[in-house]
Amino acid sequence: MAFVHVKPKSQWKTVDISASLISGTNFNDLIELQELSDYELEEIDKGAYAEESTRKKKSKKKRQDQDLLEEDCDTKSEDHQLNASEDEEEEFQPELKLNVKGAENKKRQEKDRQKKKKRKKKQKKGNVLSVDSDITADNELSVMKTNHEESSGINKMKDMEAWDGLGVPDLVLAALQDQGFTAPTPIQTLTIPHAIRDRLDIIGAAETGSGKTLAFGIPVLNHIIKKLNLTGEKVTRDLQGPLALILEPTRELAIQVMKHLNAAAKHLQIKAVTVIGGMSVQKQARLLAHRPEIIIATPGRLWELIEEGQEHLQKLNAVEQLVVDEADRMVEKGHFEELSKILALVNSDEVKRKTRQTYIFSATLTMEQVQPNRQIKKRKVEKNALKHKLDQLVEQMGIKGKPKVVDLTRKEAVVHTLTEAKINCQADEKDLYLYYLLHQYGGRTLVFCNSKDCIRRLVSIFTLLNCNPLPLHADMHQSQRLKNLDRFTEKTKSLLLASDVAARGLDIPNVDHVIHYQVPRTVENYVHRSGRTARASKEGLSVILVSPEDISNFRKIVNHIKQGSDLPDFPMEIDTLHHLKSHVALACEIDKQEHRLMKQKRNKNWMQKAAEEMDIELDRDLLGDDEDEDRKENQLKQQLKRLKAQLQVILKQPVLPSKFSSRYLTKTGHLVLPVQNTSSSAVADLKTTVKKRKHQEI
Ligand SMILES: Nc1ncnc2c1ncn2[C@@H]1O[C@H](COP(=O)(O)OP(=O)(O)OP(=O)(O)O)[C@@H](O)[C@H]1O
Repeated sequence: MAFVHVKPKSQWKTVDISASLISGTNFNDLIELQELSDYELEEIDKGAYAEESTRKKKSKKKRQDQDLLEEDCDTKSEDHQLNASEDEEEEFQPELKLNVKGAENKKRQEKDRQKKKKRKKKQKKGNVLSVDSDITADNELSVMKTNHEESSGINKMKDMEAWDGLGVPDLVLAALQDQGFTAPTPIQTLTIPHAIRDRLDIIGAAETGSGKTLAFGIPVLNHIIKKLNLTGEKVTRDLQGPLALILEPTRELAIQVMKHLNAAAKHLQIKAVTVIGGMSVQKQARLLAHRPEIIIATPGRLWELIEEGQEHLQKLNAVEQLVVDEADRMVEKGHFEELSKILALVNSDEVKRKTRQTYIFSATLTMEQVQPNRQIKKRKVEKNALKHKLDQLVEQMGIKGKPKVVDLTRKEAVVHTLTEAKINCQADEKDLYLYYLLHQYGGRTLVFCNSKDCIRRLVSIFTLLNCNPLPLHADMHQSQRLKNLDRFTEKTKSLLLASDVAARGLDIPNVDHVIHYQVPRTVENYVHRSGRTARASKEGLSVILVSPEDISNFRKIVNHIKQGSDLPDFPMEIDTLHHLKSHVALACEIDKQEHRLMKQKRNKNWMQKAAEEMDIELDRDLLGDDEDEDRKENQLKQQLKRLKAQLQVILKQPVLPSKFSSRYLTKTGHLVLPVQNTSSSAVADLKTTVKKRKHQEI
């Protein structure tokens, strides 16, 4: 039999075919027809064909093996493999090539199914730590090695040398490598070996975004790994309660810490459960029934479930790893009472307490406490109450002997990649300045307010200004809080209006700007709020809006953080600011009227409801003439509609820089509008201005 090879002498060309030609046929999946009009048929000898065929089979097999090794292979590489096999088939195609989508899809689906099956099989083999595992230290090592070789390639761990000597277990190291964490952060370097090797209690303070979660997370995971392996037989943890308890001040933070730990424990079977308010108690009780090794909790809900007698939580005194994160916040009002009770329960077994390892962490742990103005007088009475509470906490946590204290906080308290600035303005100008910043600079902006009312007002105004604000405060339903956080994270240009519930610990990727719409009440809050940007060595900007009423609080912050030297003024384009004034003024007017309308409605409804409940008839004068009222309400609604339409028209008009003249027409007679410089960054603008100002001073 002769073997021929089609050697193209021209390009494959698409053939135009009428839809009617293929309608009613089985060519539903046909997407294109191509022809090759000029080609040569080359005869090839059987031996060479057989050789070629074997080579291809081998390479296909090799690729399949490769698929097996690449557990988490990404779509890109899958695409590449699919393309490769297409090329292969192309060589032996006849003159007409049909690109049949359905066949391709089927092929892809079949391949995916095979891959999934193989991956599942491999995962079963690869999970070295399971609740019922009988793995000894020796065979764990060998399984780990295989696992490592298979999943990451034998040489890949070489990039992780910076972690050498810290005692991080290999399976955790592999997970860190997957996340691209090739080197430990300073707080991790200085705490992990003392926790793992020396089994010391740790008190750690380091700037925001410096990786404190893994500084305690890795030793906690290490302890659990060792504990399970050392047992070497079916683990009887059912009777012992959780192995680790991590206490967090906010629900979001607890969820985030769980995500971080899950990512670090992705090659292990360690169960972590969050016990937090705002979520279903029943669901949490169900999860606790699975007896997780790690519990990450906010004190309120944890205490509630303890009091309800939840079985797994009755063994809290057997906890072997105890973490109080954001410790200085935990000792504040609202948490301390429940925290004290929880700690008393945890420490109720003196023998277990002695072998327990304890971690206390925060970015502002060692910061001298500065009280807000109204508390200064009180401070004389309860002198340094917070410091006292912190000492009390250290005592209550049952810290034994000498803990390892690592304090990496800078004198400035904020991270060095953070650029700070201020805007001096009147209280009623803050909306305008905030709008200016949002208008001029894209990116992800997190705005902090001191009260929920302030957030509600800003949500209304900035929705009218098409800024799509997302609120986040303690009065919101928990699921909505989490949804808004997700939405804020999903988009590259987004706006979150938050209370201090979002100030601590939240690790939202790439927040470009933090704006303090209201000056925070404490220096610590300023540090934590600002710390939501400029995380993990990235740059970030914090701008604080200061009105005359804020001056004294602002001074306190600056004196503490900048040792008296002032923050630079954020540079503004006055013409642009002037132009934006009308937008904000109109939005504020609409908001005011909407608010009035709503209040009227609420009052009326309330009076009617109260009258119904008391079974009395209300005087018409009290409710106002119904017809007259309705007419006024309709008028107001119409007016609001008009104002909103007017605002939308204004918002569509371009904001032109001062030097722009509409007299310059292009050849086509159309006015060319200058392109707004969206690429300029707020940090860059500020740095340039500061440099210029310094130059002028010289
Ligand atoms: N070794 C590392 N290499 C690279 N990135 C890391 C490393 N360790 C942690 N990170 C990342 O750095 C970011 C900040 O870490 P983390 O949230 O633990 O900071 P933090 O110090 O607890 O901050 P805060 O005081 O605000 O709570 C996270 O996105 C985390 O995944």
